[in-house]
Amino acid sequence: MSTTTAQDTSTSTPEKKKPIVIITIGMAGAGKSTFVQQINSYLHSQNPPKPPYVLNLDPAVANVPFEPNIDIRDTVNYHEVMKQYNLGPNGGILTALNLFTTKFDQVLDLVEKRADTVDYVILDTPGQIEIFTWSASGAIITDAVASSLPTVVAYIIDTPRTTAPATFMSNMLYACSILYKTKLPFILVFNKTDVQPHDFAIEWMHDFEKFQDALAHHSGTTDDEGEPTYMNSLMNSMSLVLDEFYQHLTAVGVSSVTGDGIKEFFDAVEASRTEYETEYLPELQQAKAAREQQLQAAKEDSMNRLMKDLAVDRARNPEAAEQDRWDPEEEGDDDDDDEINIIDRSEEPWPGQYVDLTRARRQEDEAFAWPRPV
Ligand SMILES: Nc1nc2c(ncn2[C@@H]2O[C@H](COP(=O)(O)OP(=O)(O)OP(=O)(O)O)[C@@H](O)[C@H]2O)c(=O)[nH]1
Repeated sequence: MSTTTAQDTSTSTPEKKKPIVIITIGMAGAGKSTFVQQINSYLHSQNPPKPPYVLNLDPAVANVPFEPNIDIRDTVNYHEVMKQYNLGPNGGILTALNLFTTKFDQVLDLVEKRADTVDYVILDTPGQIEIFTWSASGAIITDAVASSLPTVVAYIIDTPRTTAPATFMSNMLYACSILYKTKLPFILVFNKTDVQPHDFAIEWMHDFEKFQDALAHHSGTTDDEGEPTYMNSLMNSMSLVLDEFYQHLTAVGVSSVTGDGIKEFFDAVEASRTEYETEYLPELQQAKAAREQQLQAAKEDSMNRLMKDLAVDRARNPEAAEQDRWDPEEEGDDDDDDEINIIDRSEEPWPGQYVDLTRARRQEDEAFAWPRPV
């Protein structure tokens, strides 16, 4: 018989779960920023409110419809980067992200300090998807967060623009490549369902024949003689490959404008936590242990060779070896590790002050600091 009383359960405080990191990616214009704003406001409207910790990683965005806690634009001036390195817009964004990545350990420290008070950490990524998904910086940032906190990738899809079978297929192949690159729990977020419901996409994902049917009836899939075109045959075979891929992911439909489906999105995020813990984490730990073993072996090998060289040097020149002593007085004070230049805006004054998002970029006015919500 259980002896647990109501009082017992009320006094025992369950251990706080680690916050879950949501990395939002998507093609330009898919609605990432609007989606981040919507999930941000959904979390604020919960009872009790669950304000997330938001990071903006897009250095080129003029205005964001939410207030990030950490903003890449506070650290790197994208226009200056373009000027100084003589780069175009995409090179500028990539270089700005690379520069920011060199300070990402500080970002992680700030995020980890908040781990006890927040349930969600949200990352909004640059508009040009490949800058994040196919760059070294994107991989470093993703690996860094995923190795310290449960992480899920939310792939935002512009549903009205993906109703053609060929576009749908391309989008799914892109999602597939990101899934296999990051190996993280993955949620397909069919956005803008207020304009175009996403039922067709779910049907195509679950019923291979329905997709082939749509393919056969879509214009451009047969040639003048009514024979399937090369593209059509290719897509048919691809859809067979994708069948396996669909089983590894969750799909939800949302409208970032009306807020429809946002609750279902968070249900999917919660389910991803288990997937992260049971699938991703053990693999990560195995890879980490193997890397550490390799590193240790390499270190030992270098050390052995160094000691051998030193012994030879000392034997050849015993006088110089005698004078070769470390003098702490000579040490320069060039350690700049303490320099903190990542700004956590959560600490700022003027809580609740109205923010005019239409005003000039803050880089033009260095003294301007954004007010924070309560
Ligand atoms: N109808 C409708 N429009 C949406 C929705 N989500 C975003 N939009 C619109 O889609 C356009 C692009 O949205 P953004 O949030 O700027 O998209 P983004 O992916 O951040 O774009 P980038 O700035 O290129 O990264 C805007 O005009 C939004 O108002 C939605 O759920 N429904």
